[in-house]
This record gives sequence, C-alpha cells and structure tokens, in this order.
Amino acid sequence: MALTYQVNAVGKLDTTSSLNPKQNVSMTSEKVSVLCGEEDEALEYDDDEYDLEAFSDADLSCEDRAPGFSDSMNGVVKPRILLMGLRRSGKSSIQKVVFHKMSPSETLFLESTNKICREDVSSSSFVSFQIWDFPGQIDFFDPTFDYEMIFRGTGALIFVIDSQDNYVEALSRLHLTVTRAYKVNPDISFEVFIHKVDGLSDDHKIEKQRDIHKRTNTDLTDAGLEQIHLSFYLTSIYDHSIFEAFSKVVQKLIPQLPTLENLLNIFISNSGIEKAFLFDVGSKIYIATDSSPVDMQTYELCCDMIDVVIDISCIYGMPNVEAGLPHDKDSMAIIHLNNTTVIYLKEVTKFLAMVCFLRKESFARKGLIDYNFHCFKKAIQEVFDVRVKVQQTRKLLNQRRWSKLTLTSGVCSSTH
Ligand SMILES: Nc1nc2c(ncn2[C@@H]2O[C@H](COP(=O)(O)OP(=O)(O)OP(=O)(O)O)[C@@H](O)[C@H]2O)c(=O)[nH]1
Repeated sequence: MALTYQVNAVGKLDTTSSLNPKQNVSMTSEKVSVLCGEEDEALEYDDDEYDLEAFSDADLSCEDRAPGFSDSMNGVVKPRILLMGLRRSGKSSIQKVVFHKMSPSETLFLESTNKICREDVSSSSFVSFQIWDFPGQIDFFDPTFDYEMIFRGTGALIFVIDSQDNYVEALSRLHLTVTRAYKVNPDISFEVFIHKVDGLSDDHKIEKQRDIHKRTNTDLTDAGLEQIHLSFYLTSIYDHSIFEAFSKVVQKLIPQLPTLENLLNIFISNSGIEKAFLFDVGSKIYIATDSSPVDMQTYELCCDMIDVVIDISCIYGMPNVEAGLPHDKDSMAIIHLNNTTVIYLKEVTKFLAMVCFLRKESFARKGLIDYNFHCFKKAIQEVFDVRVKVQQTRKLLNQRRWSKLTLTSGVCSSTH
C-alpha cells in the first residue's frame, strides 16, 4: 500500500528552511489564509512559533476543560456518557477497546461488572468527559438508587443491544430507561448501539436495525413520547465501527463542533485537500471533519495511519516524558498510496492530529498546505481561548452570585 513513508517522531522534526518572511497571520476563522502563486509552493512552515501545547492542557484545570454542563455551585463538571444495557451485551468491552487499547480478543476474558465504573477521559483540549459503565444486572430504578442525580448531569446515554441475542427484553429495558431519563433531562442524546454485528451478514444487519428502529419508535409513540429522538449505530469491537460510532456520540458533546467544521471546510477548500479529519490520537475518535460525507474506508485508513505513527514513534521516537506519550505536537507522517492518493498527518497539539486525504498533484503544493495548516492551528487556538474566557467569566459570575447571597442573608439576619 505505502510506497513512501516518512514519520517525524518526537524531537526529530525537521522544520528546516522557514523561508517565510515573518507575516502577520490573522487568527480568526474567517481569515484562514490562502496563499496563491508559484513562489508559495516552496514554503516550509515552522509551526513551533505557535506552541499549541502551551494551551492544550497545562493552563486548565480538569473543570476548565469540560465542554458545557454546569451544575455545581461555581464550577463546570464533565459531561457524562452512560453505557447501559443488559448483561454481557458488550459495554465494558467497548470501553476497554476504545479507551484502553485492549485487543478485541482479550475482552473474552473480561469479568462481569458488578459496580458502576466511572472513568475520566480528558485526552485532549476538546475531548473531556466521564464514562460510566453500568453493570447489566443493576436495577437503577430501585427506590434506593438516585437515578435522577445520574441523568441530570448526563450528556449522552448509550444503550448497548446484543444483536446476536434475542433482543425483546433489551428493547423493553431501553424503553424504560429512555422514558425515565428523558423526564429527568430532555437534553440527553440517546444513542443505541446495535452491537456485535460482526456475526451478521450485511442484509441481516440492515434488517435488524430496521426492526429495532421500528419497534422502539412504536413503543415511544404509544407512550406519547414521539418527540424523543434515538440514533442507531451498527457496531462491533472487531472493526472500526465502534470507533466511528463513538466519534459521533462524542461530537454531539463538543459545543465548538460547528466552528471546527467550518474551519476544516475553509482549510480544505483553500488547500486542494479532499477530506480532513481532526483526530483525538489516543482514542482514534475523530472530533470533527469537513462537511463532505465520511466513508468507512477512509476512516479506517486514518485509524491505520495513526496506529502506524504511534508504533513507529514508540520504537524510534524519544519519549515525551512530561506527557508520557511517544509522539508530540511536532509529529507528522506522509503516506503515498499507489492510487495517487496521499495521506498527510500532522499533529495539532500533542493529543490532536489532523489527517488529510489529497491527490498527488495537490500535495506538490505542500508549502501552501503547511501555511494554511499553520493558520488553522492559530484559529483553533482562538476557539480554545474564547472557551477558556467564557468559562472563567462563568465561574466569576457564580462566585459573585454566591457572595451576594451570603451578604443578603447577613443583612436579613441583622434586621431580624
Ligand atoms: N462477537 C462479538 N463479541 C463481543 C463484542 N463486544 C463484546 N463482545 C463479547 O461479549 C462478551 C461480554 O462482554 P462484556 O463487555 O463483559 O459485557 P458487559 O455488557 O460489560 O457485561 P456486564 O458487565 O455483565 O454487564 C465478552 O465475551 C466479549 O468478548 C463484539 O463486538 N462482537
């Protein structure tokens, strides 16, 4: 597949000739700049000047990195993604494969979960949430169980259905869960993973999805809750479908998604690129892509490329001691496929990477692409800065509100 291959692992980036005269690069999304003309093609852009690492992690507490969901007195908590479903439907396997790099075959030895497992996922500046894995046997509608508290802070509820099993019971549990959760928090996104589809033929998969879709919608309509929207995904841990489904779930929790998509659209249209993804490298979740449709094969190629880069970096790269990663913000890779397509990976931060698909002819203008990438990086920094400012203001306002309340109550008690 790969005719030529080039990886710059940690600390080995060859950011040679920075021929660019110090230009004043504009930072707003509308101004992702375009360079045209012959001489621009010679440019090699040095991204070091704008060190995104500086704002990717260190400046922020965990709370700051959370997208949305304010519920405590003066802070912001991470949105929760709940993994629910009957026993042995595959919940823990999904979590282990996507977030712990467990190989699918190892999940055969996973023991049944007997208590709620919470895990923080804060792998990048944009991806930050908590996953709660519920044991299949738990009756969370038991009166002693505070399900209202759980649903109140939930961003997405993933209900996993084992497609290789009889799913009648799973569907009635899904209905119960969704209706109760909706009453507590109508903002939850409800996601249904029709899981373990690796054992089914293509026709059978579609048929199952149609059947499950029809039954759940009929149940909701009968209950007068047709306004509840469920999204369905066919998933398996044995291929990339689980990563793709998880990407779509996570994207719904990123408030900056439209801005990121817009930036990617501007970037690709000005750089001769056919498709670009913004990946969270650790989990292989793509947090944004441009508006052209995503096909599974392209996504799989991106995942394979990320695996290769990580493997090579682990072997030949110098460890990024601070972050505990084998790659850093300077890592990049180029793969030339034998069908004249080039895949170009460039790190945006130490956690985020952009993967682009383009024609060989367009790649000849690498200088232009690198320059536009550099502008894209700066625009992302702006998005991030704005978010930090909004969150800091929100915190400040909350603190003020509380001190005002304290004062008021002080006045009340003295007049009494
Ligand atoms: N064929 C196939 N098997 C899977 C898939 N995902 C999980 N499994 C298997 O399903 C079995 C149960 O997986 P678990 O992850 O333990 O299920 P769980 O829902 O967490 O179970 P509880 O902890 O009991 O609630 C394991 O043997 C997994 O290997 C899949 O996509 N395809």
